[in-house]
Amino acid sequence: MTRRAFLVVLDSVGCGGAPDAAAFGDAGANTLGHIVQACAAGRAEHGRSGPLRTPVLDSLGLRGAMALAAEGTPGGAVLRDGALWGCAQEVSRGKDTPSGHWELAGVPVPWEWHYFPRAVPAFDAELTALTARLAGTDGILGNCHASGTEIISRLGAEHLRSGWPICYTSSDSVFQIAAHEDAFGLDRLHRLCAALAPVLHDRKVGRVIARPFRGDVAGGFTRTGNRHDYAIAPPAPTLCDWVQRAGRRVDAIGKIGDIFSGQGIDSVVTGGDAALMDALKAAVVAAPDGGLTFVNLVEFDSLYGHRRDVAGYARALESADAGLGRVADTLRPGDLLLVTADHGNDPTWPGTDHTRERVPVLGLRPGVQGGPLGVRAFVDVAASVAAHLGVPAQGPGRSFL
Ligand SMILES: O=P(O)(O)O[C@H]1O[C@H](CO)[C@@H](O)[C@H]1O
Ligand SMILES: [Mn+2]
Ligand SMILES: [Mn+2]
Repeated sequence: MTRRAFLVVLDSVGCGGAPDAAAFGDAGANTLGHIVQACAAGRAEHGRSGPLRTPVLDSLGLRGAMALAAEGTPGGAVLRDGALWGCAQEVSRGKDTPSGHWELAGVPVPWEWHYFPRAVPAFDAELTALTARLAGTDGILGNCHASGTEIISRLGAEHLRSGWPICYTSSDSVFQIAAHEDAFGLDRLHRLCAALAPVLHDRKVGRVIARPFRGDVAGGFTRTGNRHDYAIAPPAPTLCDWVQRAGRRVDAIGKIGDIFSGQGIDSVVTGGDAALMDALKAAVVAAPDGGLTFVNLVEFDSLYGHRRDVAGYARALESADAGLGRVADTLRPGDLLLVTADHGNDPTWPGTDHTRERVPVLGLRPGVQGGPLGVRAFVDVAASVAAHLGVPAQGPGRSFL
């Protein structure tokens, strides 16, 4: 029998209940729980209507996972044969994408990330001067915590006038640079970020992110798809390396390549979530025996969670659910599908940042007995994928299979 694994991270689709949420100012945050409530109360009607409809995720045990994570009431969905459901909680100190993914891939983050203070200026004089020098400008704009869409509408005009890059951060360990693709130059922005990355990585800043945008004062400014993350490399070999070193293929779909700095990855497909879901459907048909397909769908987070758009988030969940239905129906005996998340981003929560939450862990193995997984560690996801594929696991995880 062939053995393949499909690991799908729904970026930011948390389910509340993290025991350490209060330490992050997130006690009570619950991305899925609050979206379900808002839909049921008719508060998420924009472009959709009624209760949140996720029949496929429900058939994998989503409602049970939500109840387990945040002590809610389990829904009455009929589970598919072979469904595995539970939730997981993170130990890394960051509620960011790299921390979540590395830990899901078996490697908790051993260091404290550097975060920039919620002050103006957010960046010290040395970093500010270095950025301006590398950009070839007399200064930088922003220098604060901000939401990326808000800051380009606020400072886009000044950026076009002065040519200075717009630098900002968030509650994540990130240094983000927004610049106009034509006026500043896309290549120049990417080179600037690449030059700054090693300096910031030395300071344990997780990512330098290029945030190109286009547009003008009259029509407004919009970010383009040419975002690029310059991420610090994981501190130890991850699931991707374990699988690759065992001579197997690791195919990345979405941001996975960036998140793991390309380590342990054989191929990368990027694009919007709809295209990525198509790539996943194609992978379920074509992935080789023994291989891992590792997927990140980011739009829940980037388009809806950070923008606090509840209806948009609900629509994205409903559309991913439909795609996952095709995937689940196409799986073959010997396949493992795992669907999980890297952190929360509750669209009903104050602010625009991620939220510390437990995440659902939903699995499907056609033809194999399923059941509840309980509350697991993030690292158990990696251990389980490794066990399924029959490759040696490293690190602290325990397989739940
Ligand atoms: O508001 P935007 O620019 O989307 O930034 C968000 O995206 C960053 C990286 O994914 C996060 O740290 C968050 O701040
Ligand atoms: Mn994320
Ligand atoms: Mn995010």
